[in-house]
Amino acid sequence: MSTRPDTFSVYGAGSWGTALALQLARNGIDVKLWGHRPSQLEQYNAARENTDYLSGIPFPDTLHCEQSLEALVDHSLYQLIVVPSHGFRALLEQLQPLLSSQHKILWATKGLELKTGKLLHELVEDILPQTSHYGLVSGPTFAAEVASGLPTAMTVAANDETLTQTVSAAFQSENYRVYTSDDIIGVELGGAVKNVLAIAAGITDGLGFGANARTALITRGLAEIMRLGTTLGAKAETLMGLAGIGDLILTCTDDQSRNRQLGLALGAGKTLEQAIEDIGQAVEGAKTSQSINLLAKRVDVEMPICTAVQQILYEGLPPQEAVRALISRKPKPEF
Ligand SMILES: NC(=O)c1ccc[n+]([C@@H]2O[C@H](COP(=O)([O-])OP(=O)(O)OC[C@H]3O[C@@H](n4cnc5c(N)ncnc54)[C@H](O)[C@@H]3O)[C@@H](O)[C@H]2O)c1
Ligand SMILES: O=P(O)(O)OC[C@H](O)CO
Repeated sequence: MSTRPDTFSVYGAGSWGTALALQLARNGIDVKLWGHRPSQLEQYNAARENTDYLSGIPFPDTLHCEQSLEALVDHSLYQLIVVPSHGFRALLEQLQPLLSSQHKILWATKGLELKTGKLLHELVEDILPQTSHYGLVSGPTFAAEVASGLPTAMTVAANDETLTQTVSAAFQSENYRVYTSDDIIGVELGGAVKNVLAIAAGITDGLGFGANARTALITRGLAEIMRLGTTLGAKAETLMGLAGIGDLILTCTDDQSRNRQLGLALGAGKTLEQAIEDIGQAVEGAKTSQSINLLAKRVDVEMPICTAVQQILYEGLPPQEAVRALISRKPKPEF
């Protein structure tokens, strides 16, 4: 069994960055948490809790917010990025001159780069050439449940077995089980595509289409994840695991999911802008519906549900028509 690291630096003081920081700090790790709004960090340090995203859950003595990037880089060799995907590149670019070849880069962000459809490990490789050890954590993990200490399992995948084991040991606790993997692409794609499918599931439920439609959508959504994943070199078993079907079921079926909430609001007739404003938190699937279709086109993979979500969100396709169009596609073998 690997030893736990003594320190960790976490970037992104929203709900997930804070929940992961809490989990690490409860394991006795000395954690510094960075956010892009200094006034919020001061407030969280003073209140000893994240009053915006996880109010009522106290910070252990080993967790402190810190606004200097230099301080976070100096604090630990373990650098965990949990900002929304739209801020991922910019943060890496800020960190690039500060990081050494000894730092390990980890992320828990789910998504792709919007303009290019690049996977996040491709951004890490492009922007941080000095970094040779990297990986990510993902799985069916709502922040509020993790922060409350409810039983949870997730996957860590890295390009280096020692790093995978060390990160696993950092998070593992009596309530938190961590599985390891070497399939970075599979873990990344599972977490990114399920957000788009959760929007679709919310839409059909918002329209009142019932359990049959929701289940068909989850199952055919999984077929889309498998087609894209295996084309890009992911392992099928990863996509059938926690970071694939596990996270897909969680977000398509539970109303804690912000992506599902967006779909429900759209199905009930709200506009995209209205719905996103009401949710007030990261809704990654909205942008990922664009980047995933870009990527799917590039590698010639058919993803009709993800395409329909993009058309509903950005091209004015009425949700009812999208569902009708999906159902009336030419019959074909299931596999
Ligand atoms: N919340 C969850 O349960 C959960 C679980 C697993 C993965 N994730 C993933 O974690 C990532 C972060 O989501 P979250 O749930 O913490 O979102 P959130 O909305 O709770 O918080 C986002 C935080 O990022 C900050 N932010 C916004 N733009 C930024 C930028 N350009 N640079 C730096 N910071 C910025 C916001 O101020 C806020 O503090 C997403 O990719 C999400 O899919 C979330
Ligand atoms: O609230 P969502 O839809 O962003 O989902 C949160 C996590 O990704 C669930 O694993």
